[in-house]
Amino acid sequence: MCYRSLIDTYVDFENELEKDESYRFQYAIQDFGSEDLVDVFLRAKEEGQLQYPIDDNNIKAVLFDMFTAGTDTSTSTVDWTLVELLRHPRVMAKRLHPPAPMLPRACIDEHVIDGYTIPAGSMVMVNIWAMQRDPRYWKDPETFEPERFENEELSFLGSDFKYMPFGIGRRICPGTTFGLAAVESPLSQLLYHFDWKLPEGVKAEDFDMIENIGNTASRIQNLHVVATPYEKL
Ligand code: HEM
Repeated sequence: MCYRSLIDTYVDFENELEKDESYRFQYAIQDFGSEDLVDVFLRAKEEGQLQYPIDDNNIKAVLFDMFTAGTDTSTSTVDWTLVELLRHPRVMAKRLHPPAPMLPRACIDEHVIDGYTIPAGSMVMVNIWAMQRDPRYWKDPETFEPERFENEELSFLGSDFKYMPFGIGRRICPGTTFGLAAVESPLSQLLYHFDWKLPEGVKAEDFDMIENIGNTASRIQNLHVVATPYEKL
């Protein structure tokens, strides 16, 4: 999602939230099944039962988080996987490109690591991009080779430090299940129904594999490929 449309969406949402709040309370059916996420937040705010009460700004911040963390992560994973598949037709899927390459953390107490003092209160960036390509823990780390996961018991849910595509600990991605579905479902549909070819004159080795610098490490170049439905082959 481009930044401009994200901001527009956010402003629209902010207007809606202010306009809609009383309406939502008056008319929302109170059983869980009919509530959406905003209803749940508004109810929690109204009931005031949370250990740390929330206000409209908290709600807006979390929803903004959901948009930013929940869109580019999935789309860029689908994009990276398609590109790797085009470069390596033999293989099917692997996360060589974590879409969220850095985990931000605040250091609560002072620590000394490898002779470096990390003062309490410092912001620390955990570079999972580098950890997931570290040759001390991965054989041929730069190679797109999904089979490596077949022979190793490896959790992607934050218990193996060398592989944390969804983060770790209490700030682990709350959208993991949704994110997996949002990647696996479109990817499998795209691969099942279409044969993917490069446009005339383009070679797989010419793909620009440079990543964006930002919260989400998407590919800088847009992907241009020719999709042919299998039933037409
Ligand atoms: C392939 C898909 C996705 C990947 C790889 C991914 C990865 C991540 C990572 C690495 C973090 C940081 C975790 C940490 O600091 O330990 C994160 C945080 C977060 N993700 Fe995801 N994510 C994905 C999809 C989603 C989706 C679909 C949503 C929501 C619908 C979502 C919502 C969030 C939120 C709200 C946070 C912040 C959590 C916090 O700070 O407490 N993510 N995600």
